[in-house]
Amino acid sequence: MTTVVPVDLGERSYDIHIGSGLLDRAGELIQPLMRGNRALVITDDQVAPLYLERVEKSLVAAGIMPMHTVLPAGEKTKDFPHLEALLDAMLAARAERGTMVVALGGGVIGDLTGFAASILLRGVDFVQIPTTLLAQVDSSVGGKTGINTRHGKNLVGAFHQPRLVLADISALQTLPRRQMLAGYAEVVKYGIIDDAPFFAWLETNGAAVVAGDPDALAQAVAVSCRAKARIVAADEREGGVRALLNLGHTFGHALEAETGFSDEMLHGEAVAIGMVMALRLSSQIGLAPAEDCERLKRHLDAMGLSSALPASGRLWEVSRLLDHMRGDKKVKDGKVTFVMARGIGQSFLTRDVPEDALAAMLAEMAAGR
Ligand SMILES: NC(=O)c1ccc[n+]([C@@H]2O[C@H](COP(=O)([O-])OP(=O)(O)OC[C@H]3O[C@@H](n4cnc5c(N)ncnc54)[C@H](O)[C@@H]3O)[C@@H](O)[C@H]2O)c1
Ligand SMILES: O=C(O)C(=O)C[C@@H](O)[C@H](O)[C@H](O)COP(=O)(O)O
Ligand SMILES: [Zn+2]
Repeated sequence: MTTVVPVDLGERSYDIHIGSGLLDRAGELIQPLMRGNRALVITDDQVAPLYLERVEKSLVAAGIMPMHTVLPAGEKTKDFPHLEALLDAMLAARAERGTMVVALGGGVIGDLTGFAASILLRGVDFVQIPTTLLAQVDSSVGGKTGINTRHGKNLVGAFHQPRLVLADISALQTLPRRQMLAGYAEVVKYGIIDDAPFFAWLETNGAAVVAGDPDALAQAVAVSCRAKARIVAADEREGGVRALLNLGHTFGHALEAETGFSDEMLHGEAVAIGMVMALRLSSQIGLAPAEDCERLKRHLDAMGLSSALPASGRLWEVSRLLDHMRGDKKVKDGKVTFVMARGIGQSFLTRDVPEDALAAMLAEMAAGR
């Protein structure tokens, strides 16, 4: 069974299809959106051997001529040199304004490819075929595209909505458990933002989701996509409420920057710890019950996602973390906007966070307390 979740954005509206076997139906589903007869499939060197041939075969069967570019897997690919290499490959392939760009892979391929599509020939259409849990529940939806720079995470990019999202949950069968768990952090995020019953559902069903149970997975992806579609439709360019989707990210992005955007800490792993930091700080400044932070930590730990900063091999410096946070895109008039919470399912935005409480919380986490 396929679930279709609409993203309601006026003339930029599109559908998210969620189900099994969608990779083989890519051509049939993309065909009605084509402005020409060619597609450029962009993927990475771990996804290509698994799924590229199937997707290209289905495009050909629908009368679409595919070409492809394969990039190295991993967060380090989301940078200026790879953006340039990708645009160069697209131009060498004689991309036209009617060429459909197809991002086949995780959030790295989706973010980089979407950004390239937004500036290629001043903007061409693209489709997201997310193959990680993280990309299926979050990055393929909403049109945030971009790359990391030496100044920080996602600091160069564009809002460029896909024309279609195809989330084939059977593709997750080959995803390593560590990546599944990293994506699961963004699933938990939707519960903490404004859906306490979903968080409770995850406490019971999270293990089945991460184990790849098709019913649990389809349910978790659909609930997550509906939540993201609702928030994005209300505030496409993050003038307000969309910043709630950044829960845990001001902290998480600082951790990713500090670990050099490397495998040492994956995006979702950083977000998991960042969400604990947000709830811990919320509780320490008297906004939320301490029990809600403990409940989040218990769930993350039970799932096998770390809720604490890794202790071995690295000294976490509070001043450096604060410095990264000052480069966040939600800074206004020099003050960071925080996503805090009054409890699980009750997040809100504020710039009113005492600096001493923030530094104290970071110092405690850095010391492993
Ligand atoms: N645009 C947004 O709204 C948004 C939202 C959340 C995260 N992000 C970004 O997404 C990125 C993280 O994405 P990610 O977690 O998908 O990482 P990723 O793209 O690096 O993929 C993780 C790893 O899994 C491999 N892989 C992908 N699909 C596979 C499959 N089906 N089977 C086996 N291996 C597979 C990839 O090759 C890669 O090695 C970060 O850069 C983050 O900032 C963006
Ligand atoms: O879609 C959004 O909005 C999000 O914030 C989703 C996040 O999970 C994602 O990591 C996003 O890329 C972070 O956005 P940024 O603007 O802080 O770079
Ligand atoms: Zn994220």
